[in-house]
Amino acid sequence: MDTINKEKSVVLLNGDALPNGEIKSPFLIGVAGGTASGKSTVCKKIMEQLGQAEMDHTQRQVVSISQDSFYRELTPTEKIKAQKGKFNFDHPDAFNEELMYETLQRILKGQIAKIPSYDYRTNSLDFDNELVIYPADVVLFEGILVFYFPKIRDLFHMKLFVDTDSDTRLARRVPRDINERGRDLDAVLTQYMTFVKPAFEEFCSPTKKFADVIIPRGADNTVAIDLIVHHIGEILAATNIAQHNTARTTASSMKRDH
Ligand SMILES: Nc1ncnc2c1ncn2[C@@H]1O[C@H](COP(=O)(O)OP(=O)(O)O)[C@@H](O)[C@H]1O
Ligand SMILES: O=c1ccn([C@@H]2O[C@H](COP(=O)(O)O)[C@@H](O)[C@H]2O)c(=O)[nH]1
Repeated sequence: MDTINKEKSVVLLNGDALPNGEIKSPFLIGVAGGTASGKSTVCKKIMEQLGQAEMDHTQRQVVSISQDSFYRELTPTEKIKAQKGKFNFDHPDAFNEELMYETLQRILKGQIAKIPSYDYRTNSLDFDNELVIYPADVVLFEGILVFYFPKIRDLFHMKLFVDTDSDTRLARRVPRDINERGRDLDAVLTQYMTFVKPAFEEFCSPTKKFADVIIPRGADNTVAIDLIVHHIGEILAATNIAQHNTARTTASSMKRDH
């Protein structure tokens, strides 16, 4: 069986459990909110404040994943529509719900998960740039519709909703899509008015009621982010104590058996 030595734990690739039979199951946090509300920026700030951002990704205790990695593959006809801003990427049907669920289940079982990155310029998954998600103590899963699917929503231990005013979101989305996602102004505005805004109102905004914590103003809300970081810090401290105790018990029973 393949094993990977991490500083704090041994991860079994083909099994679910640590040598002592324990499963390393992370605390799963869902981060929803409208497009350009600041979901990724909030996750980045949380990671930075917990000293995780600069760490090698194999050693991180906290990892962040985007729902965009679970867009479904488009048919050739849908691809042509997408290039013209005429495909609805904000509808739940645009996502591969099953794969999202299976991947989160895998992560919750403490197994390594491989997920593609998403290429917004080609509107497709990029399997050449796969992200390897190593078992962690806390996993942040962010996206516009992470609370939409009941089966997925039920997996979260904590649910955050980033609530940023829609004018601010549009003002941020336009330059981002032009500069980082290779779009032109006309296509961005057409897609926004045709799909993004109506889908936000129909599918994303109603999921705010499922949130445990609503973060008004997104990443500008340093007080809310500090409180969340403090809470995650307590979870990590408790996990470290539990892992330390398990390691001591395992070591002493191995010594005794020897
Ligand atoms: N508080 C903020 N102030 C200014 N710009 C911001 C802020 N939060 C996010 N942005 C910018 O807005 C854009 C969208 O933010 P991002 O975090 O990617 O949102 P989301 O993940 O919700 O789509 C990015 O270009 C980001 O740099
Ligand atoms: O090929 C694509 C895929 C997605 N989009 C848009 O992206 C946002 C979701 O990402 P955020 O980072 O939360 O903004 C969604 O509103 C889709 O419309 C896209 O334009 N093209």
